[in-house]
Amino acid sequence: MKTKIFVDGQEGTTGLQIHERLALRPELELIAIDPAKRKDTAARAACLNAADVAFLCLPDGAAKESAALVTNPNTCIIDASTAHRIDPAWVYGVPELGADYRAAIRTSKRIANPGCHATAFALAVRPLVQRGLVPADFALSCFSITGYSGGGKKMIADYEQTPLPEALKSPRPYALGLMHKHLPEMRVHTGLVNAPIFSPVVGNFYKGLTITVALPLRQLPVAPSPQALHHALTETYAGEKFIRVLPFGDEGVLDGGFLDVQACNDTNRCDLAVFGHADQAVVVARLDNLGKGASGAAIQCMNLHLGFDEGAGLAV
Ligand SMILES: NC(=O)C1=CN([C@@H]2O[C@H](COP(=O)(O)OP(=O)(O)OC[C@H]3O[C@@H](n4cnc5c(N)ncnc54)[C@H](OP(=O)(O)O)[C@@H]3O)[C@@H](O)[C@H]2O)C=CC1
Ligand SMILES: CC(=O)N[C@@H](CCC(=O)OP(=O)(O)O)C(=O)O
Repeated sequence: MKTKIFVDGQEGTTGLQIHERLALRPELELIAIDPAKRKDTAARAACLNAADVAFLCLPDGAAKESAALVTNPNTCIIDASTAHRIDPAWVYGVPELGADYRAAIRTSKRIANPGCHATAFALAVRPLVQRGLVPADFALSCFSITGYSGGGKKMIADYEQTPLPEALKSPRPYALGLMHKHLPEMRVHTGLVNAPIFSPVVGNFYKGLTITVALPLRQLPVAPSPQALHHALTETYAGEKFIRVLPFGDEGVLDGGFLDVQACNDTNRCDLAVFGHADQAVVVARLDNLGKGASGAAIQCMNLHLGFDEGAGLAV
């Protein structure tokens, strides 16, 4: 019998991508909902409870509502929204954060898919905190550059209107109230005591994301060298198919001094890079916000949970 999958919110940006990717997998059967009933509670409940894995690709409120509709103990929910990412009853869907994360994704029926900025931040910072290179109570700051698809259907429509308003042609800093919705997960899943100061910037390109974390090395108790940070990341992620630690420094990493924000697009890969000198370093993480930052991560978790090859259907 084929494994049954339901995507709640399959007409949204993330849902559509998950649906398209899974439709190519003959071992899976996608449960279809009558398009006219896609927001009907009873119709959704029936589909959710018939599924082995149900993806929630909905706004937070609707995701909570859908999760509450699931009564079948065999249904595994993979929620792409922000609703459950620091809920201890849910597993955070980044297997590379540690053996405990990967093991829990295999067994838990409740998996919270991480945010795109938060995935990149946690992959860059957690190993440094765990190894004592960055103290857990250190005040970190970082900025992110992201494509506009991260803002879902509404932001995509804003950026794809003609004529494009002048203000949208240049990068736009946002979340300047310093209360971005990813801050709680950025704290919890790195082991930091306090969330970082986080400034995201959205640009006039569809997808791709880098987050840059500043590290004033002499202010860190062990004053690590940039090479020591690079070594820690390389050791941590050895053998991880979807994490690539780039060579130290700019050789072969930068193009004429510039870093390509879109170089992980259409993959499920996260690249990590370290730059700097004796006093200062930056750690940069790069991913496709719709790939490892959204639908790719969700499919990776589904693969793990169902016992398929973890990378099935995902580009490196
Ligand atoms: N875009 C991204 O990069 C990422 C997004 N996410 C998360 O995934 C979730 C979905 O985001 P995204 O795909 O970008 O959002 P979109 O706005 O593109 O899509 C959301 C979809 O949910 C549907 N919807 C809204 N309310 C309900 C409801 N009550 N019942 C059923 N369907 C409903 C919408 O319907 P309609 O078409 O009628 O509007 C729409 O199709 C969000 O929680 C987001 O935080 C996660 C990782 C990355
Ligand atoms: C450009 C843009 O607006 N991006 C979104 C993040 C999108 C994402 O991947 O995260 P979620 O899963 O939490 O939605 C933001 O910064 O709020």
